[in-house]
Amino acid sequence: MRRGHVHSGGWAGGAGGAVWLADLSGSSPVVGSAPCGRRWRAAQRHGGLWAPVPPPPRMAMRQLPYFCRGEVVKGFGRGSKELGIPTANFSEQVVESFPSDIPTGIYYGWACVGNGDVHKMVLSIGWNPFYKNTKKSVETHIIHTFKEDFYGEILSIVITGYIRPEKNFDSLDALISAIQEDIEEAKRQLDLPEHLKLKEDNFFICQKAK
Ligand SMILES: Cc1cc2nc3c(=O)[nH]c(=O)nc-3n(C[C@H](O)[C@H](O)[C@H](O)COP(=O)(O)O)c2cc1C
Ligand SMILES: Nc1ncnc2c1ncn2[C@@H]1O[C@H](COP(=O)(O)OP(=O)(O)O)[C@@H](O)[C@H]1O
Repeated sequence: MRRGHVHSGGWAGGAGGAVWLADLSGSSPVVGSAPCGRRWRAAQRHGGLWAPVPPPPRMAMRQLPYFCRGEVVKGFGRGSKELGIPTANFSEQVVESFPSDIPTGIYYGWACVGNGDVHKMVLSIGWNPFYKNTKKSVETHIIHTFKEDFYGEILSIVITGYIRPEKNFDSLDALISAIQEDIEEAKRQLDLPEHLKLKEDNFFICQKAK
């Protein structure tokens, strides 16, 4: 897979509208966003029942879809070992570059490693209350089985929807179950045309052309 350089600032056409991409420095992250109105679901499938869910923070929805690109760095190594759900972490610089009006929480969207294929993903933004992290992290679980790790590669993501706030849990099993439900919810949502169209966004095509 190709490593490294990410193009500098400029406008990129996208299914969700024009997107400003800003190269934050040297080989690191390119981030950007395109505001796009979205109606929010009033209910969420939950263990076979339809349960009301709190409305998403309005700020989050105004910022979506949100495009972000940066290097994959090491985290605490818990994703694979403790949860069986690996999560690729962005560097501190990318995390700090996230707009403050994208609230912490659990999101879904599309992801691509290097110039590889685009896959569905779920994303956690925040402090992982279960683990009481002291630093904010942005972690992507790509819904795909990779043959090997991809630390140091460039991960490109577009966040298209919000699932829920971050929570604390009574047990590791409860956290794992919640993440598995998030994955199922993401798979369903991403098949909807409004999210599916972002899989083909120029943001990913540009990355492939490099
Ligand atoms: C879809 C998804 C949902 C998550 N939800 C929570 C959550 O509600 N509470 C929490 O403490 N951590 C949550 N996490 C974060 C995990 O705790 C974190 O990915 C794990 O600690 C691995 O971190 P590491 O990659 O730094 O080792 C979530 C992660 C994902 C991918
Ligand atoms: N489907 C996947 N989604 C995310 N990362 C994956 C996936 N498959 C393999 N990986 C690799 O696993 C790493 C994350 O594993 P994890 O145990 O959470 O470690 P860390 O805490 O260092 O992020 C990623 O950085 C990536 O290199």
